[in-house]
Amino acid sequence: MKIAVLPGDGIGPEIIAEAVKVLQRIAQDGFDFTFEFAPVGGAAYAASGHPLPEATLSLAKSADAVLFGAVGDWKYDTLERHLRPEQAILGLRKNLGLFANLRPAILYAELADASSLKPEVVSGLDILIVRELTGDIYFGQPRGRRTAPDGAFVGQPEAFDTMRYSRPEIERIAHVAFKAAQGRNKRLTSVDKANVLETFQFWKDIVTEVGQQYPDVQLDHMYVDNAAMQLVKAPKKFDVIVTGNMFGDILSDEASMLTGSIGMLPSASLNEKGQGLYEPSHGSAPDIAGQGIANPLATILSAAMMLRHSLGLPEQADRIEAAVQKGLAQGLRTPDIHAPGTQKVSTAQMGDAVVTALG
Ligand SMILES: NC(=O)c1ccc[n+]([C@@H]2O[C@H](COP(=O)([O-])OP(=O)(O)OC[C@H]3O[C@@H](n4cnc5c(N)ncnc54)[C@H](O)[C@@H]3O)[C@@H](O)[C@H]2O)c1
Ligand SMILES: CC(C)[C@H](C(=O)O)[C@@H](O)C(=O)O
Ligand SMILES: [Mg+2]
Repeated sequence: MKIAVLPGDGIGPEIIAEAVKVLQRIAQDGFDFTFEFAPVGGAAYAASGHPLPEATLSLAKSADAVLFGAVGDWKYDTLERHLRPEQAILGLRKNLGLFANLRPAILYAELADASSLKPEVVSGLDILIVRELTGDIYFGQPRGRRTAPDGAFVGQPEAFDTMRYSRPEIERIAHVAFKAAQGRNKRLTSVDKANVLETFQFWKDIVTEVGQQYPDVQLDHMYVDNAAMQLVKAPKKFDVIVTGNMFGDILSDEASMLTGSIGMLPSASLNEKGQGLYEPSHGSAPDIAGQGIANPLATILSAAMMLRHSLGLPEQADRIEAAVQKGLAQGLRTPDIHAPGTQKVSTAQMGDAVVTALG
C-alpha cells in the first residue's frame, strides 16, 4: 500500500515523523506500507517555486492514501495568492475531489481537565463534524478586487468573493452525513445561515429533501451563530453536524477545544471513490515550530482514520486509538494539554509512548 507523505511547513514535519513512526510499528505486524515523501506548501515553494508541484500532485493521485502535515508560514503571507502555501491543501482537495471532510471531536476521559470547559459539560463528548470541503465561498467564482461598480461606495476600491453551492454538491455531502448518523446515534444537525443567505436556504431545502431517504435519522437545522454558542453551552446534545466549507472550518476549530486542544482533532477528507487525505485539523503553528513541543496526537489519530477509511484496516485503527488512550492514561502530555499531576513530554516522547503502547 502506497502512502504519500506530505509533511509541509512549521510543525508539519515534526508531527508527521511521529505518525510515520506509529505506522511503521503497525507495518512490523505484517502490513506492507510504502512511504513516499514529497514537498508541499511553503517548503515546496522554497524548493521549486510552487506550493503544489506537479510531482507532488501526481504522487498524491497515485497513492492509496495521503498523509498530510500542515502548510503555511507568515513569511509567505505577502506572496501572490496562487503561490501561497495554503493553495497546496486547497489544490489537493479540489484536484482529488475530496469533498467530504470528517472531523471527529472526541474527548478522551483523561483530558477532561485540559478542556477549557467544565468537565461535566464535556465529559463523554463524541461528536462528528461533516464539513463540505470543495465548494462554498472557498472556491466560488468570481472573486477579486475591483472598483465598486455600484452601491453606496461606488468608485471605491473593493474586494469580493462568491458563496455558491450546486444541488449535487449539497446532495452528496448530505448523504455522507446521514449515513454517518445512521452508524452513530441517528441525529443530524444541519448548520446554515438560511435566515440571511440564499446559498444556505438552498442548502437547508436540499438537506431536508435528502433527509426523506433517511427516516431513521432525526434531522434538525440550526443557524451557525446559534451552533457556535450551543457547541460551548451543551456540546453533548450534538451527534453529527453537517455544514458548508467555511462554517465547518470555524466550528471544527471551536469544537477542538472541547477535546482539550486543537492538537487532538484529526480529520479525513474523502472523495467519491473512497480515496482520502488525512491531516490534523490544525495548521502549521509557526509560533511553536522547531521546538519539539507540538502535540502529534491529531496527526497520529488521522493516520488511524487513514487505516480505517482508505486502507481497509479498521482493527489497526482501533489499535492506534487505544494506544493513544493508553499514553494519556499514563499521564503523558505535550504542553498544550498539560495539567497539574501529569508529565510534560515532547512531541517525540508522545509519539514514542504511542508506539510503546502498541505493544
Ligand atoms: N490544513 C492546513 O495545512 C492548515 C490548517 C490551518 C491553518 N493553516 C495555516 O497554518 C498557519 C498558522 O495558522 P494559525 O496560527 O491560524 O492556526 P494553527 O492551527 O497553526 O495554530 C493555532 C494555535 O494552535 C496552536 N497549535 C496548533 N496545532 C498545535 C499542536 N499540534 N500542538 C500544540 N499546539 C498547536 C498553535 O501553536 C497556535 O497557538 C497559517 O499559515 C495558516 O494558513 C494550515
Ligand atoms: C489552511 C486552510 C486553507 C484550511 C481551511 O481553511 O480549510 C485550514 O484552516 C483547515 O481547517 O484545514
Ligand atoms: Mg481550519
